[in-house]
Amino acid sequence: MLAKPSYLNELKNTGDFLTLSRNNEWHLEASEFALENGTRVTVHDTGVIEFKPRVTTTKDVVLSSAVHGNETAPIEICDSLIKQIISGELKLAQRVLFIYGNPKSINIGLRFVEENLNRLFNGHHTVEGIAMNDERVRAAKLEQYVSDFFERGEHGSARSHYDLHTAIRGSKNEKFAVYPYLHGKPWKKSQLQFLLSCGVNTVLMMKSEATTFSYYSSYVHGADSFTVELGQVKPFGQNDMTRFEKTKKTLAALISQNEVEYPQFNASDFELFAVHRTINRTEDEFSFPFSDDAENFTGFAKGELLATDGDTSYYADVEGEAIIFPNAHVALGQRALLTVIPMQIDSNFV
Ligand SMILES: O=C(O)CCC(=O)N[C@@H](CCC(=O)O)C(=O)O
Ligand SMILES: [Zn+2]
Repeated sequence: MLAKPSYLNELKNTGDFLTLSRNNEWHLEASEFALENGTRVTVHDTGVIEFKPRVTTTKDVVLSSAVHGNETAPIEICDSLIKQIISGELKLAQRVLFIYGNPKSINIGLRFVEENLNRLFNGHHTVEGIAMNDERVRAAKLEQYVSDFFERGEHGSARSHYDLHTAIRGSKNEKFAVYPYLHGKPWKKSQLQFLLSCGVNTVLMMKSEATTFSYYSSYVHGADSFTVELGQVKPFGQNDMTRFEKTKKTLAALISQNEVEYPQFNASDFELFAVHRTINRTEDEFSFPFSDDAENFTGFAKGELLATDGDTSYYADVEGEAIIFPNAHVALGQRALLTVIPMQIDSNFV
């Protein structure tokens, strides 16, 4: 029989998978054990832990955080849920895979180490002529862990993936989700109800493919996937965790109940936006005319300057075109800004 890894006893006693992951930045020996309530716990790697209750399940849920290491509130939420599960306080009814995307970037308190992990999914980690680095290797492994997790699920299980983030800037709508491009498939009201229960009433509908983790699990695995922005980036210890209570409770209910009842769907509870366009940085000289504290969802009048990329100036071409994730410091070729415009619930919702 193979020797059990030395970390197991401490993990069973403390439930502190976060510290274990942070202490093993890129790799952790796999292992397995069972909780007293019968739930199987499988450590696949650093930052990747799976829980499978003894009962027959109907949902396979992926909860990821730390795809960007400085976005600490989602990490604290997942840390607390994992500890509750390992201590037996939260008894699972569904399979769940927790992922801390980039443990090394948590340790250095930065968005990424060499390269933005959330630009490397859906195969973009491995490109001929581009050297691999730790984040590229990690993105490839994370895709594989998610694939294996969904494949091992019960036939017909509902797949979901909530990739939890916080935004660099403040936001007029504090919490919002990005619904990845569905290639014409309808958006789901039941998912909006789940998000609302998390305290997220604002959803942005993407209209093109992406390299993000949520797009990957949506496109490749047909999961109900979202990037969920829960507030503004803060260092550990500075998050007001009361602002995440609804999210924590809703996630706990999702994985510990057979079926969760959400309040009836009401379109007026939501603010929906269609992504209008993506502006990439292509030149060293890239700037915004607005200040660093301009918030996400700030609207611009038609004709106002939005960004300058070298010799190219971008002007709002719709009244009220609003800015999301402006970041002039992204690598060349990457998204520096999204703009959105309000949209209504229409026939493309089921
Ligand atoms: O606030 C910012 O500028 C970025 C916050 C963040 O990390 N957002 C995600 C969104 C991913 C998506 O478009 O689904 C990202 O930029 O990776
Ligand atoms: Zn992020």
